Amino acid sequence: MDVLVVDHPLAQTRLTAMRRTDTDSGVFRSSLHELTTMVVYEAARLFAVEKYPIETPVAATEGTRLATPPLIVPVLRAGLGMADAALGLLPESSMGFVGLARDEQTHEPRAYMESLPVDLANQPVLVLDPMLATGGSLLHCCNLLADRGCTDIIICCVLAAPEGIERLANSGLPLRLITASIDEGLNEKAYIVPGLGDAGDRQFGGMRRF
Ligand SMILES: O=P(O)(O)OC[C@H]1O[C@H](OP(=O)(O)OP(=O)(O)O)[C@H](O)[C@@H]1O
Ligand SMILES: O=c1cc[nH]c(=O)[nH]1
Ligand SMILES: [Mg+2]
Repeated sequence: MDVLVVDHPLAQTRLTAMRRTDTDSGVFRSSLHELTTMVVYEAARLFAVEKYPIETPVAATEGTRLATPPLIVPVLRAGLGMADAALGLLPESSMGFVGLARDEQTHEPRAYMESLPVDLANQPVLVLDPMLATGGSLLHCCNLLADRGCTDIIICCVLAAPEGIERLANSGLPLRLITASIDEGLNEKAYIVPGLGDAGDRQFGGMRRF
């Protein structure tokens, strides 16, 4: 699996704001929004483009457009905070949704929502989730996409743990990963270390949905 780390200084300053305990939820959300713009900008290098004829006020020439704009799929809740920035860069894209909540004991994802096109053959997909920890959640999401025929999945994260990267790489799925950092690993509660805590709670508060 190809893995790209976005190590641009401006990406790293936003990531630093997100990591800090004393960052409030408003700054956390705006930092995630800005960082997502940078991560998706880098991810977009992987998109196929095509040329087409255009007219400038001076001459006929060739323009460039995305061959097939990707379907954007945020993984709820935390991926919601990346959705607006991604759609801002890709206004011609459509959006699907997958809702997953990790069980605090088993660390396995529990699915509570799935809103995706039936057929994803010939449709690139851009998956958004700030956190790749054990990899269980993103693996579940990407299996849903592959079951619909998707053969081109690009995942945009903020933090990735080596354990999660290995799990995705060993899945045999057609995945590529863009992240702002590969952290040290997971603690006993399967949180990323040094990490940033719970990306959903830090954006939206600690109240669970259930
Ligand atoms: O790689 P994993 O071990 O599966 O962990 C990562 C998942 O955990 C977080 O979601 P969470 O389950 O906390 O739901 P939330 O976004 O609603 O907070 C995060 O947004 C990922 O989806
Ligand atoms: O560190 C982690 C791991 C899973 N989910 C999060 O939100 N943070
Ligand atoms: Mg959470």
